[in-house]
Amino acid sequence: MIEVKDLKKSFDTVEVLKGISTTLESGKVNLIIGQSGSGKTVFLKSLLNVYQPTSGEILFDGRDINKMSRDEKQLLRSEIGTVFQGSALFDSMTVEENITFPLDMFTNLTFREKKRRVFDVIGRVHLEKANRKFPSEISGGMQKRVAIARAIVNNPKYLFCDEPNSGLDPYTSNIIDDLLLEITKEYNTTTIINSHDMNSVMTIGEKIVYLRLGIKEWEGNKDILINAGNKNLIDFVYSSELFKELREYFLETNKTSIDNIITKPPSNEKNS
Ligand SMILES: Nc1ncnc2c1ncn2[C@@H]1O[C@H](COP(=O)(O)OP(=O)(O)OP(=O)(O)O)[C@@H](O)[C@H]1O
Repeated sequence: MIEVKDLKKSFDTVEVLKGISTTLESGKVNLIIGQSGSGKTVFLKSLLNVYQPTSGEILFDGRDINKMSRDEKQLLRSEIGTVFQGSALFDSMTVEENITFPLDMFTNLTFREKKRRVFDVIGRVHLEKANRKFPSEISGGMQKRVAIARAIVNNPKYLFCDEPNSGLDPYTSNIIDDLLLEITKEYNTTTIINSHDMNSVMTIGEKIVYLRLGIKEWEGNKDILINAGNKNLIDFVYSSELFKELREYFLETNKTSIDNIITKPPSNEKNS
């Protein structure tokens, strides 16, 4: 669990985050949503200590990041997995080597132990047949799964994903969403995802934090989103005609979640 208390971040005289308080829960997918420029990336980078907050507190399971010693910060870093936009894989390394990289960096595991862990997560993201390939030889969806495998290979407590679906088609995005949800449950991670993808919001948004102009305007989950009273949020989430109609359908039929009406693709279709 990550508790954020009155987090503020300014660059020079411009205040980008204007006092955000929220709790990002463990074993849940926590989505940070909001218009472009609302402060999502600055929020994520402040949690990751890439940016030093101007004020406020960030507690990782009770541990205040601003009061940590160097060693404690190093330990925290080893507990965090990240999936960045564009996957950020090493082009000259195979899938297996990419996934092994954090173990080489952060652990003293033996060769055999590393092989075992890498083998496990490769299976977990269904990439058994691609382990000797290079990133340029696999699809964007597969690259994203390599990035996820690399992020979870060190059993992180906290998993940060910045726009994990960017550049992916809707079908592959669904597979990535399902994978992130499954991993969150299996490993009980506190998963934080910056997202623009309204499909993700409605399918895996177990906790949703809506930012607007650096302020948290609303928080809740996908099931109460439909009845949210915040007009900015409703206009943002249901901005497309399709989603507007879907909302009307939800309201007319008293359904609260997309889970009730969507049939998922068979789970053996994992090759995207
Ligand atoms: N390093 C920086 N220095 C100065 N201003 C910054 C910096 N990083 C972000 N900003 C400003 O902070 C505001 C919020 O930016 P941020 O990147 O967090 O938005 P976002 O919600 O992630 O947008 P998007 O969805 O387009 O990625 C913007 O006005 C941006 O110009």
